[in-house]
Amino acid sequence: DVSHPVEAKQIITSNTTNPVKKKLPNIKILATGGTIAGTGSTSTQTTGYQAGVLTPDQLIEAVPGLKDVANISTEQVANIDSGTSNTDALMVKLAKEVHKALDDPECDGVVITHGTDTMEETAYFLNLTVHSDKPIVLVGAMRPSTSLSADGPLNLYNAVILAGSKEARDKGVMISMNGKIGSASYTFKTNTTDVDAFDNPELGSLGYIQGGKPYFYNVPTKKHTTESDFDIRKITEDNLHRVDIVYSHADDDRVMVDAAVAAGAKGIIHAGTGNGSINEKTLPGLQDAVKKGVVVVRDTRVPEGMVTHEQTDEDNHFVNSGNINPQKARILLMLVLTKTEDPNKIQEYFNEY
Ligand SMILES: NC(=O)C[C@H](N)C(=O)O
Repeated sequence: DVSHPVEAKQIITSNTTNPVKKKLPNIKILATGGTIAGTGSTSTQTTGYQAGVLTPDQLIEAVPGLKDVANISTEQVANIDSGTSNTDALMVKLAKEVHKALDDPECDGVVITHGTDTMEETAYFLNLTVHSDKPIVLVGAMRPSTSLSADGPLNLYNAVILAGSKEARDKGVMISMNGKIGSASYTFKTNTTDVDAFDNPELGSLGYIQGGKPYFYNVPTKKHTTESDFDIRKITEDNLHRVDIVYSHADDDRVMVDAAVAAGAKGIIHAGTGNGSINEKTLPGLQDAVKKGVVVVRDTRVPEGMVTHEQTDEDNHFVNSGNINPQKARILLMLVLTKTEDPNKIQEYFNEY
């Protein structure tokens, strides 16, 4: 067009640099701290560094290309080391923030940056209380941001891609670490320091993220998010009762159980040996706890396999945990106790989640 040479040039330029302009997903990053936001004093310091230092904007700046895959908005919900400072109150606050973010019709998914130490607990809490089929992804790092080969930037890039993908819808809350997509129902921390620190060795992952694309191979079969009986809009931190975990060992006795009851626990998760075995010296403590109205869940300290139902559970009014580990069982029991104290009904929840 001779009469509009400048306009014509602009159209051609924009078409060449951006041939097919794709609509980018809108992703909200809720930052809570952890090693992904941590800093050390040298590039070789990979332990003893400070977690929860960087702001969300600093996290994003470290990821080249992130702005090309999503429109990002951020919010700092906390900036803590999740191993030393995570609380049930913070999980409640975070779940309400996630719900608020996803209620916005413009928001396509949420990424939560989180310390890895208690990531599986926060993930499971969100999985059971946030009602949305939009992707909710937790991500962290095993090396601080200042470290050689820091894993945070690529983990964050993958998490944003996952949260913005259609395939990730209605998969429940996910943990995205080291190129793997884990379900909050199954995944737990399996290594203290390796970058490959999250897995469920027996049940596996939902899939992988490779070359900026998610690939799903499994779906979670346990109840989560949209079909959950628990709803963060109806839960406050004051609704949650104290639930303690008591870890068993050879020559165990009832001292720790009695301590939990004395501390006011409404529930005890017994991390027993093997298939949820209880030491004969501990058993009377747990039976007395039940008589005082405490709910006892028979779980295991063994990372794989499930704790199966036994006739003695009915006689003792104990609940068997199924496949979830003690730290996830604590979250589930806290939520279930907002609904019922009847061990038979509680057993049904433990069978479903
Ligand atoms: N890798 C990590 O994020 C560990 C850290 N202590 C945390 O959970 O906050």
